[in-house]
Amino acid sequence: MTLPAGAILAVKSLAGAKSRLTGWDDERRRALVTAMLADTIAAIHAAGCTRVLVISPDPAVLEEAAACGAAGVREDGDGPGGLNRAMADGIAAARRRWPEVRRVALVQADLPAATGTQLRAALAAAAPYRQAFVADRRGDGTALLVRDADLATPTRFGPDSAALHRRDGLTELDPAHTLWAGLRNDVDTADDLDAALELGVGERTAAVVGDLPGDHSAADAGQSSPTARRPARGCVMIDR
Ligand SMILES: Nc1nc2c(ncn2[C@@H]2O[C@H](COP(=O)(O)OP(=O)(O)OP(=O)(O)O)[C@@H](O)[C@H]2O)c(=O)[nH]1
Ligand SMILES: C=C(OP(=O)(O)O)C(=O)O
Repeated sequence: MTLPAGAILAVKSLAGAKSRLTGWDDERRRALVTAMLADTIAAIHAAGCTRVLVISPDPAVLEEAAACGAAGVREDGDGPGGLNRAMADGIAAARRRWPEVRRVALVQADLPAATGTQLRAALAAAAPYRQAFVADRRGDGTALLVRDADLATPTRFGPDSAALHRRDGLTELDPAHTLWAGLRNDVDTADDLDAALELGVGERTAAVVGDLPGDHSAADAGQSSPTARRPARGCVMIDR
């Protein structure tokens, strides 16, 4: 039996977000952050998880979350404790909002290539464990952490979080890293974005990257699925 789960995502102020993404002007960088959030939420929904909560100090992020059907929690600011404090506060807020929740999935908000199928499989693989995680594509970060909602121990998101989560005794899912390439592909740098585009990204991210709002090339190309559109730069939008 799958226990009722909630998904939590944390996003810092857009002004300071994705500072390693060089070569992007401020407006497009902000648009990319919210687009990746939207695509990640779409993948979570496609995995069958309907209780999704975003914690952020930024009203524009919370507006995006609401438009995607997620709950929003306003953080006071990018204060001390950063992401791990935000995740702890997000878990507490999710438990207040959805008291039936027994499991929480802490999902990075920059996974535009993740699919519902991958997330569903990872959540199922995590089910036997109190705490389990999926490392990112480089193996040093954490893309997804699943745990019992009532656990009080802090998370270790941040630099080298995968090593810290391993050291704390969390179970690493698919340690050989053969599965779930899209789920593992968090986007911090231009290289990460290129890797995600190779795999295929959600339509919001594809639109920002390709500047293709309202593109109808699928119909022109005779393709059957709107998610198979091929926008500029050759990136392929994934079929969720
Ligand atoms: N709500 C909240 N989210 C945070 C905080 N710190 C980091 N995050 C989010 O956690 C994820 C990873 O954080 P970072 O790698 O520090 O930031 P980033 O914006 O992804 O990239 P850089 O600016 O290049 O470090 C991103 O989704 C951030 O927006 C925080 O203090 N509060
Ligand atoms: C916060 C993390 O990732 P990144 O800094 O790569 O976004 C992490 O992997 O724990």
